Amino acid sequence: MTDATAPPAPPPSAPPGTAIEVEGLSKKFGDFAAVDDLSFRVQPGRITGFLGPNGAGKTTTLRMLLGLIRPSAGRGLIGGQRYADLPAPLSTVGAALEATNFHPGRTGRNHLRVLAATHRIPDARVDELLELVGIPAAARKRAGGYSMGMRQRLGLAAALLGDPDVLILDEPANGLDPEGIRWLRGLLRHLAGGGKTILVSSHLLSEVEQTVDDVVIIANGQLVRQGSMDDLHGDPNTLLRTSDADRLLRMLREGGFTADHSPEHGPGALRVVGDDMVRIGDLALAGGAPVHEMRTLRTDLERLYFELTESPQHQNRNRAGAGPGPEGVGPMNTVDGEDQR
Ligand SMILES: Nc1ncnc2c1ncn2[C@@H]1O[C@H](COP(=O)(O)OP(=O)(O)OP(=O)(O)O)[C@@H](O)[C@H]1O
Repeated sequence: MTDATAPPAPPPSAPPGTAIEVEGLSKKFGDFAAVDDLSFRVQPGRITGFLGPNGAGKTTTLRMLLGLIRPSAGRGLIGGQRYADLPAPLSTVGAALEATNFHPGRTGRNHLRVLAATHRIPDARVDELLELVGIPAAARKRAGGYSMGMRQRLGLAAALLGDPDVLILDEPANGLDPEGIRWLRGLLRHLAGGGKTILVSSHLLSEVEQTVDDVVIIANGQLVRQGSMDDLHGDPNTLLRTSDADRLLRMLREGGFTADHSPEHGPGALRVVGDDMVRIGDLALAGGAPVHEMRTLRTDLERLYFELTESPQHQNRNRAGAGPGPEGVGPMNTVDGEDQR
Protein backbone atom coordinates (compact mmCIF):
# COMPACT_ATOMS: atom_id res chain seq x y z
CA MET A 1 0.00 0.00 0.00
CA THR A 2 1.37 3.42 -0.89
CA ASP A 3 1.27 6.39 1.46
CA ALA A 4 -0.40 9.33 -0.30
CA THR A 5 1.30 11.78 2.07
CA ALA A 6 4.83 10.47 1.35
CA PRO A 7 7.11 12.95 -0.46
CA PRO A 8 7.49 12.22 -4.16
CA ALA A 9 10.45 10.08 -5.19
CA PRO A 10 13.36 12.08 -6.61
CA PRO A 11 13.23 12.41 -10.40
CA PRO A 12 15.12 9.63 -12.18
CA SER A 13 17.39 12.26 -13.76
CA ALA A 14 18.82 13.32 -10.36
CA PRO A 15 22.39 12.02 -10.32
CA PRO A 16 22.77 9.43 -7.58
CA GLY A 17 25.92 9.40 -5.50
CA THR A 18 28.12 11.89 -3.75
CA ALA A 19 29.87 14.71 -5.60
CA ILE A 20 33.05 16.53 -4.62
CA GLU A 21 32.92 20.30 -4.90
CA VAL A 22 35.96 22.50 -4.60
CA GLU A 23 35.07 26.16 -4.31
CA GLY A 24 37.68 28.90 -4.45
CA LEU A 25 40.12 26.79 -2.50
CA SER A 26 43.46 28.43 -1.64
CA LYS A 27 46.41 27.51 0.52
CA LYS A 28 49.28 29.80 1.32
CA PHE A 29 52.48 28.66 3.02
CA GLY A 30 53.84 32.05 4.10
CA ASP A 31 53.74 34.13 0.93
CA PHE A 32 53.73 31.09 -1.32
CA ALA A 33 50.34 30.22 -2.85
CA ALA A 34 50.50 26.42 -3.17
CA VAL A 35 46.82 26.36 -4.20
CA ASP A 36 45.31 29.50 -5.64
CA ASP A 37 41.53 30.05 -5.89
CA LEU A 38 40.84 26.58 -7.26
CA SER A 39 37.30 25.48 -8.16
CA PHE A 40 36.12 22.26 -9.75
CA ARG A 41 33.50 19.54 -9.38
CA VAL A 42 33.90 15.77 -9.43
CA GLN A 43 30.83 13.81 -10.55
CA PRO A 44 29.55 10.56 -9.05
CA GLY A 45 29.92 7.41 -11.12
CA ARG A 46 32.92 8.84 -12.98
CA ILE A 47 36.67 8.62 -12.66
CA THR A 48 38.27 12.04 -12.61
CA GLY A 49 41.99 12.53 -13.16
CA PHE A 50 43.47 15.32 -11.05
CA LEU A 51 46.50 16.24 -13.09
CA GLY A 52 49.38 18.62 -12.81
CA PRO A 53 53.17 18.61 -12.84
CA ASN A 54 55.17 17.96 -9.69
CA GLY A 55 54.54 20.72 -7.18
CA ALA A 56 51.35 21.93 -8.89
CA GLY A 57 49.36 21.65 -5.66
CA LYS A 58 47.52 18.35 -6.06
CA THR A 59 48.42 16.80 -2.72
CA THR A 60 47.81 20.09 -0.91
CA THR A 61 44.32 20.24 -2.46
CA LEU A 62 43.55 16.63 -1.50
CA ARG A 63 44.78 17.25 2.04
CA MET A 64 42.46 20.24 2.35
CA LEU A 65 39.54 18.18 1.02
CA LEU A 66 40.24 15.58 3.69
CA GLY A 67 40.50 18.12 6.49
CA LEU A 68 44.19 17.40 7.07
CA ILE A 69 45.21 21.02 6.54
CA ARG A 70 43.15 24.15 6.84
CA PRO A 71 42.47 26.18 3.68
CA SER A 72 43.58 29.82 3.62
CA ALA A 73 40.36 30.52 1.69
CA GLY A 74 37.51 28.65 0.04
CA ARG A 75 36.25 25.20 0.85
CA GLY A 76 36.16 21.61 -0.28
CA LEU A 77 32.86 19.77 0.09
CA ILE A 78 32.04 16.07 -0.10
CA GLY A 79 28.35 15.45 -0.61
CA GLY A 80 27.76 19.09 0.33
CA GLN A 81 29.66 18.87 3.63
CA ARG A 82 33.14 19.63 4.84
CA TYR A 83 35.05 16.48 5.72
CA ALA A 84 35.10 17.45 9.41
CA ASP A 85 31.29 17.64 9.44
CA LEU A 86 30.66 14.24 7.84
CA PRO A 87 28.65 12.05 10.22
CA ALA A 88 30.19 8.82 8.88
CA PRO A 89 33.53 9.73 7.26
CA LEU A 90 34.80 6.18 6.68
CA SER A 91 31.70 5.14 4.74
CA THR A 92 31.60 8.44 2.86
CA VAL A 93 35.23 8.94 1.78
CA GLY A 94 38.09 6.51 1.42
CA ALA A 95 41.49 8.06 0.79
CA ALA A 96 44.97 6.80 0.02
CA LEU A 97 47.31 9.76 0.11
CA GLU A 98 50.67 8.19 0.77
CA ALA A 99 51.70 4.61 0.34
CA THR A 100 54.15 4.66 3.21
CA ASN A 101 52.20 5.25 6.40
CA PHE A 102 51.96 1.66 7.62
CA HIS A 103 53.58 0.37 10.77
CA PRO A 104 56.56 -1.57 9.36
CA GLY A 105 56.42 -4.27 12.04
CA ARG A 106 52.73 -5.03 11.59
CA THR A 107 51.37 -7.27 8.85
CA GLY A 108 49.23 -5.65 6.22
CA ARG A 109 46.32 -7.77 7.35
CA ASN A 110 46.69 -6.71 10.96
CA HIS A 111 46.96 -3.10 9.92
CA LEU A 112 43.57 -3.39 8.23
CA ARG A 113 42.12 -5.39 11.12
CA VAL A 114 43.05 -2.66 13.60
CA LEU A 115 41.53 -0.04 11.34
CA ALA A 116 38.43 -2.19 10.87
CA ALA A 117 38.01 -2.84 14.60
CA THR A 118 37.93 0.88 15.40
CA HIS A 119 34.94 1.17 13.08
CA ARG A 120 33.23 -2.10 14.02
CA ILE A 121 33.92 -3.55 10.59
CA PRO A 122 34.19 -7.37 10.66
CA ASP A 123 37.50 -9.14 9.91
CA ALA A 124 35.78 -10.90 7.01
CA ARG A 125 35.65 -7.56 5.20
CA VAL A 126 39.42 -7.25 5.60
CA ASP A 127 40.03 -10.62 3.95
CA GLU A 128 37.54 -9.81 1.22
CA LEU A 129 39.43 -6.60 0.44
CA LEU A 130 42.83 -8.26 0.51
CA GLU A 131 41.50 -10.66 -2.14
CA LEU A 132 40.13 -7.73 -4.12
CA VAL A 133 43.45 -5.87 -4.17
CA GLY A 134 45.35 -9.04 -4.95
CA ILE A 135 47.56 -9.45 -1.84
CA PRO A 136 45.80 -12.10 0.31
CA ALA A 137 49.02 -14.02 1.03
CA ALA A 138 51.48 -11.12 1.10
CA ALA A 139 49.28 -9.33 3.61
CA ARG A 140 50.30 -11.91 6.23
CA LYS A 141 53.86 -10.60 6.07
CA ARG A 142 55.20 -7.49 7.76
CA ALA A 143 54.39 -4.28 5.89
CA GLY A 144 57.99 -3.08 6.35
CA GLY A 145 59.09 -5.46 3.58
CA TYR A 146 56.42 -4.44 1.09
CA SER A 147 57.25 -3.12 -2.34
CA MET A 148 55.80 0.22 -3.37
CA GLY A 149 53.19 -1.59 -5.46
CA MET A 150 52.11 -3.75 -2.49
CA ARG A 151 51.87 -0.69 -0.27
CA GLN A 152 49.68 0.96 -2.91
CA ARG A 153 47.40 -2.09 -2.92
CA LEU A 154 47.22 -2.17 0.86
CA GLY A 155 46.45 1.58 0.90
CA LEU A 156 43.65 0.98 -1.56
CA ALA A 157 42.23 -1.81 0.60
CA ALA A 158 42.31 0.54 3.61
CA ALA A 159 40.53 3.24 1.60
CA LEU A 160 37.79 0.76 0.61
CA LEU A 161 37.26 -0.61 4.11
CA GLY A 162 34.08 1.34 4.85
CA ASP A 163 32.72 0.84 1.30
CA PRO A 164 32.77 4.62 0.80
CA ASP A 165 30.84 6.57 -1.84
CA VAL A 166 33.92 8.63 -2.68
CA LEU A 167 37.49 7.48 -3.31
CA ILE A 168 40.39 9.93 -3.27
CA LEU A 169 43.67 8.43 -4.43
CA ASP A 170 46.97 10.31 -4.65
CA GLU A 171 49.16 8.89 -7.44
CA PRO A 172 47.79 5.33 -6.99
CA ALA A 173 49.66 4.00 -10.02
CA ASN A 174 53.08 4.92 -8.54
CA GLY A 175 55.09 1.75 -8.12
CA LEU A 176 52.67 -0.48 -10.01
CA ASP A 177 53.97 -2.47 -12.97
CA PRO A 178 52.06 -2.34 -16.29
CA GLU A 179 49.97 -5.35 -15.26
CA GLY A 180 49.21 -3.62 -11.93
CA ILE A 181 48.19 -0.44 -13.73
CA ARG A 182 45.84 -2.45 -15.94
CA TRP A 183 44.42 -4.15 -12.87
CA LEU A 184 43.92 -0.78 -11.12
CA ARG A 185 42.15 0.58 -14.19
CA GLY A 186 39.73 -2.37 -14.15
CA LEU A 187 39.08 -2.02 -10.43
CA LEU A 188 38.42 1.72 -10.61
CA ARG A 189 36.15 1.21 -13.62
CA HIS A 190 34.22 -1.42 -11.69
CA LEU A 191 33.89 0.85 -8.64
CA ALA A 192 32.81 3.86 -10.72
CA GLY A 193 30.28 1.61 -12.48
CA GLY A 194 28.77 0.99 -9.04
CA GLY A 195 28.26 4.74 -8.63
CA LYS A 196 31.35 5.72 -6.65
CA THR A 197 32.94 9.11 -7.16
CA ILE A 198 36.62 8.64 -7.89
CA LEU A 199 39.32 11.31 -7.87
CA VAL A 200 42.78 10.10 -8.88
CA SER A 201 45.79 12.38 -8.93
CA SER A 202 48.73 11.94 -11.25
CA HIS A 203 51.51 14.06 -12.66
CA LEU A 204 51.37 12.05 -15.90
CA LEU A 205 48.44 12.29 -18.25
CA SER A 206 49.68 9.22 -20.12
CA GLU A 207 49.39 7.19 -16.91
CA VAL A 208 45.67 7.88 -16.47
CA GLU A 209 44.66 8.64 -20.04
CA GLN A 210 42.96 5.28 -20.51
CA THR A 211 41.50 5.22 -17.00
CA VAL A 212 39.71 8.50 -16.48
CA ASP A 213 36.45 9.93 -17.81
CA ASP A 214 37.11 13.52 -16.81
CA VAL A 215 40.16 15.64 -16.08
CA VAL A 216 40.94 18.56 -13.83
CA ILE A 217 44.32 19.97 -14.83
CA ILE A 218 46.16 22.38 -12.56
CA ALA A 219 49.48 24.20 -12.76
CA ASN A 220 51.05 26.41 -10.11
CA GLY A 221 48.01 25.91 -7.90
CA GLN A 222 45.56 27.19 -10.51
CA LEU A 223 43.00 25.48 -12.72
CA VAL A 224 44.07 25.33 -16.35
CA ARG A 225 41.47 22.96 -17.77
CA GLN A 226 38.47 20.93 -16.65
CA GLY A 227 36.37 18.69 -18.86
CA SER A 228 35.76 15.22 -20.16
CA MET A 229 38.42 13.20 -21.96
CA ASP A 230 36.25 13.54 -25.07
CA ASP A 231 36.48 17.34 -24.75
CA LEU A 232 40.23 17.06 -24.40
CA HIS A 233 40.54 14.82 -27.44
CA GLY A 234 38.52 17.26 -29.56
CA ASP A 235 36.66 16.20 -32.68
CA PRO A 236 38.48 13.58 -34.71
CA ASN A 237 39.62 14.31 -38.25
CA THR A 238 40.57 11.87 -40.98
CA LEU A 239 43.84 11.96 -42.88
CA LEU A 240 43.70 10.73 -46.45
CA ARG A 241 46.60 10.28 -48.85
CA THR A 242 46.00 10.03 -52.55
CA SER A 243 47.80 10.51 -55.85
CA ASP A 244 44.97 12.80 -57.04
CA ALA A 245 44.43 15.20 -54.17
CA ASP A 246 42.62 17.97 -56.07
CA ARG A 247 40.08 15.57 -57.51
CA LEU A 248 39.44 13.72 -54.26
CA LEU A 249 39.13 17.03 -52.40
CA ARG A 250 36.49 18.19 -54.88
CA MET A 251 34.57 14.95 -54.48
CA LEU A 252 34.68 15.12 -50.70
CA ARG A 253 33.40 18.70 -50.67
CA GLU A 254 30.63 17.82 -53.13
CA GLY A 255 29.77 14.95 -50.80
CA GLY A 256 29.22 17.46 -47.97
CA PHE A 257 32.54 17.06 -46.14
CA THR A 258 34.67 19.89 -44.85
CA ALA A 259 38.13 19.06 -46.12
CA ASP A 260 41.40 20.66 -47.21
CA HIS A 261 44.94 19.90 -48.26
CA SER A 262 47.22 19.04 -45.36
CA PRO A 263 50.76 19.79 -46.53
CA GLU A 264 52.23 19.13 -43.07
CA HIS A 265 51.34 15.45 -43.61
CA GLY A 266 53.27 15.26 -46.86
CA PRO A 267 52.40 15.17 -50.56
CA GLY A 268 48.86 14.19 -51.50
CA ALA A 269 47.55 14.49 -47.94
CA LEU A 270 44.03 15.71 -47.20
CA ARG A 271 42.46 16.42 -43.84
CA VAL A 272 38.74 15.76 -43.54
CA VAL A 273 36.64 16.92 -40.59
CA GLY A 274 35.01 13.92 -38.89
CA ASP A 275 35.89 10.24 -38.92
CA ASP A 276 33.19 8.69 -41.08
CA MET A 277 35.67 6.46 -42.90
CA VAL A 278 32.94 4.34 -44.50
CA ARG A 279 31.42 7.33 -46.32
CA ILE A 280 34.81 8.82 -47.13
CA GLY A 281 36.07 5.51 -48.52
CA ASP A 282 32.85 4.90 -50.48
CA LEU A 283 33.05 8.38 -52.02
CA ALA A 284 36.66 7.86 -53.08
CA LEU A 285 35.84 4.45 -54.56
CA ALA A 286 32.78 5.72 -56.44
CA GLY A 287 34.86 8.56 -57.91
CA GLY A 288 37.74 6.25 -58.81
CA ALA A 289 40.30 8.18 -56.73
CA PRO A 290 43.09 5.96 -55.39
CA VAL A 291 43.48 6.07 -51.60
CA HIS A 292 46.94 5.22 -50.33
CA GLU A 293 46.37 5.93 -46.66
CA MET A 294 43.40 6.67 -44.42
CA ARG A 295 43.55 7.10 -40.65
CA THR A 296 42.07 9.06 -37.77
CA LEU A 297 43.93 12.13 -36.56
CA ARG A 298 43.63 12.85 -32.87
CA THR A 299 45.07 15.51 -30.65
CA ASP A 300 48.32 14.37 -29.10
CA LEU A 301 47.22 14.56 -25.48
CA GLU A 302 50.70 14.42 -24.03
CA ARG A 303 51.69 17.46 -26.05
CA LEU A 304 48.45 19.21 -25.15
CA TYR A 305 49.11 18.52 -21.47
CA PHE A 306 52.59 20.06 -21.68
CA GLU A 307 51.20 22.96 -23.65
CA LEU A 308 48.58 23.61 -20.98
CA THR A 309 50.79 23.18 -17.96
CA GLU A 310 54.06 24.58 -19.28
CA SER A 311 52.80 27.56 -21.29
CA PRO A 312 54.56 30.85 -20.49
CA GLN A 313 51.56 31.69 -18.27
CA HIS A 314 51.72 28.42 -16.35
CA GLN A 315 55.39 27.51 -16.56
CA ASN A 316 56.26 25.40 -13.56
CA ARG A 317 57.32 27.71 -10.73
CA ASN A 318 59.45 24.93 -9.26
CA ARG A 319 61.48 24.63 -12.44
CA ALA A 320 61.57 28.24 -13.63
CA GLY A 321 64.77 28.75 -15.60
CA ALA A 322 65.45 25.01 -15.65
CA GLY A 323 65.15 24.77 -19.43
CA PRO A 324 62.88 22.63 -21.53
CA GLY A 325 60.78 19.83 -20.10
CA PRO A 326 61.08 16.08 -20.68
CA GLU A 327 62.34 14.99 -24.08
CA GLY A 328 62.90 18.58 -25.13
CA VAL A 329 59.20 19.45 -25.00
CA GLY A 330 59.43 22.98 -23.72
CA PRO A 331 57.04 25.84 -23.31
CA MET A 332 57.53 26.97 -26.90
CA ASN A 333 56.06 23.81 -28.41
CA THR A 334 52.62 24.17 -29.89
CA VAL A 335 49.83 21.66 -30.06
CA ASP A 336 49.68 21.14 -33.79
CA GLY A 337 50.68 17.52 -33.84
CA GLU A 338 48.66 14.38 -33.76
CA ASP A 339 49.63 10.95 -32.74
CA GLN A 340 50.51 8.48 -35.43
CA ARG A 341 48.13 5.70 -34.47
N1 LIG B 1 53.91 22.27 4.40
C1 LIG B 1 54.41 22.97 3.37
N2 LIG B 1 55.16 24.06 3.57
C2 LIG B 1 55.65 24.80 2.55
N3 LIG B 1 55.44 24.49 1.25
C3 LIG B 1 54.70 23.41 0.97
C4 LIG B 1 54.14 22.60 2.01
N4 LIG B 1 53.45 21.59 1.42
C5 LIG B 1 53.58 21.75 0.08
N5 LIG B 1 54.32 22.85 -0.18
C6 LIG B 1 54.67 23.37 -1.51
O1 LIG B 1 53.46 23.58 -2.22
C7 LIG B 1 53.62 23.23 -3.60
C8 LIG B 1 52.58 22.21 -3.95
O2 LIG B 1 52.94 20.97 -3.35
P1 LIG B 1 52.05 19.67 -3.55
O3 LIG B 1 52.71 18.56 -2.79
O4 LIG B 1 50.64 19.96 -3.23
O5 LIG B 1 52.20 19.43 -5.12
P2 LIG B 1 51.79 18.15 -5.98
O6 LIG B 1 51.07 18.69 -7.16
O7 LIG B 1 51.09 17.16 -5.14
O8 LIG B 1 53.21 17.62 -6.44
P3 LIG B 1 53.76 16.09 -6.62
O9 LIG B 1 53.20 15.62 -7.93
O10 LIG B 1 55.23 16.33 -6.68
O11 LIG B 1 53.30 15.31 -5.44
C9 LIG B 1 55.04 22.73 -3.76
O12 LIG B 1 55.83 23.79 -4.27
C10 LIG B 1 55.45 22.37 -2.34
O13 LIG B 1 56.83 22.53 -2.16
